[in-house]
Amino acid sequence: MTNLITIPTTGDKITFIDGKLIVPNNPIIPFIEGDGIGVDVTPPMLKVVNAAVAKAYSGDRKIVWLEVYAGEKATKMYDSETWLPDETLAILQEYKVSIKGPLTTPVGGGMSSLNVAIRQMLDLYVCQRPVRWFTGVPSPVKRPAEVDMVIFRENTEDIYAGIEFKAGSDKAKAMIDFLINEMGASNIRFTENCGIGIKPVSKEGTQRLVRQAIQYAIDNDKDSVTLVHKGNIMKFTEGAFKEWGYELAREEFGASLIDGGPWCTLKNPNTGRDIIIKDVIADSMLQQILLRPAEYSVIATLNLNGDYLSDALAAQVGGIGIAPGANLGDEVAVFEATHGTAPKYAGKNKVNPGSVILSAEMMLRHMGWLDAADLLLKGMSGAIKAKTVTYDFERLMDDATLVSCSAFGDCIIEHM
Ligand SMILES: NC(=O)C1=CN([C@@H]2O[C@H](COP(=O)(O)OP(=O)(O)OC[C@H]3O[C@@H](n4cnc5c(N)ncnc54)[C@H](OP(=O)(O)O)[C@@H]3O)[C@@H](O)[C@H]2O)C=CC1
Ligand SMILES: O=C(O)CCC(=O)C(=O)O
Ligand SMILES: [Mg+2]
Repeated sequence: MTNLITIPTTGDKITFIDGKLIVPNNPIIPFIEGDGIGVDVTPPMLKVVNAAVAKAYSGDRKIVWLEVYAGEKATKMYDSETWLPDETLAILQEYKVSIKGPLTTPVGGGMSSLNVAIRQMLDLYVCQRPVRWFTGVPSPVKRPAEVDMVIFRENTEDIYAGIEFKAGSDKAKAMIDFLINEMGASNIRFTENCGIGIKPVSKEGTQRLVRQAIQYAIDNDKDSVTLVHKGNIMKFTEGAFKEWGYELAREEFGASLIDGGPWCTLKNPNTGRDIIIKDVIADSMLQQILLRPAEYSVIATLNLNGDYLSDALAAQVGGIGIAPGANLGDEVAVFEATHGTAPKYAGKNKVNPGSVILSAEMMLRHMGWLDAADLLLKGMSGAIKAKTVTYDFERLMDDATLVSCSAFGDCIIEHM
């Protein structure tokens, strides 16, 4: 395949040595602009991050950005079939920390989603999505400040893995024959025109995710980790997720049962405070987050539940226009907005760039550049308090000033 990516002649690689991320003062950080509103939100993100870094470190530190291609832009640059070039994946792997805009999934292509493909190919098994309220953000609920949760969504398995067979295809027919004749399945309601989806959920995949969630609760002094699942119906996938999660809490973190279990508790080794490990069934969780959000802190869940929960929770604190996220593996991290490509707004300089900007804030924190991350947050809070906001907030706020996507980025910089 053609190589179209130009590696900068300045800057140094971020490396991972002896379990630690080593970040030079001039790190090369790859970014994918993204499809749809990617052209709108990514340039302000780069500008805001550069401004925060310049202000925090007075020129001693500077990011050297490296554009890499995926999605529609890749099909224009390489060829119409190339949505995810090999060199893009290789660079995301090699440079350790990167950030991306939203990507469209090719219709009828060989993969269920480019985003899912990136997560699977780089084994970014944690999708971490913090949800908190910024003072002044319009919300549909009465007490948005009570929402302060961090979702740990398993990012490589579940029905999201993309193992599906189209109704009527030879493969679907073969699967149905196999299920009926070899596996004794008697509950496929209509066998003729029936699509099949497979939901892999493993002990290893579950426990590495739950391990990160509990470790996060320890490191950040959180008081609970909630396993969210639909184990009453899907016993050997979602139910097993719950069991394996509890087992890990007991066996690796020394949690002890509360009143005979299955809830259990462990002492935070850093603070001595209790961390409760509990579980909630997924449908019930969707009402709990609305009615009793203060009772939840860290959430560990499967891929599809996490997808639903993260958009629902984002809505409670102002919408997916400001909901950030990170895809994390053991060495590699790719930060990305929670929202998609919002095609109807593409190129209109209208949408909220807050989601990818707050994803960049997570990235700066991941790199240990805390002063720059704090400045970025200060700028975001300041712009919102001043009521200079994009259409999504302006339509719900009294006396707000409507600004464009790029102008909101500039407002953040003014308030740093
Ligand atoms: N990680 C990724 O790259 C993701 C990619 N996708 C892909 O994106 C495409 C479109 O998906 P769709 O379901 O429409 O979801 P989107 O998230 O793209 O958009 C849904 C709605 O959310 C609101 N919204 C989204 N982004 C913003 C923003 N930055 N600022 C303000 N409001 C925003 C808009 O609401 P309103 O109309 O009320 O203004 C928009 O119409 C699909 O191909 C999907 O697969 C989806 C999710 C994640
Ligand atoms: O990859 C996609 O198209 C959708 C992914 C998604 O909705 C998410 O990760 O939240
Ligand atoms: Mg989603």
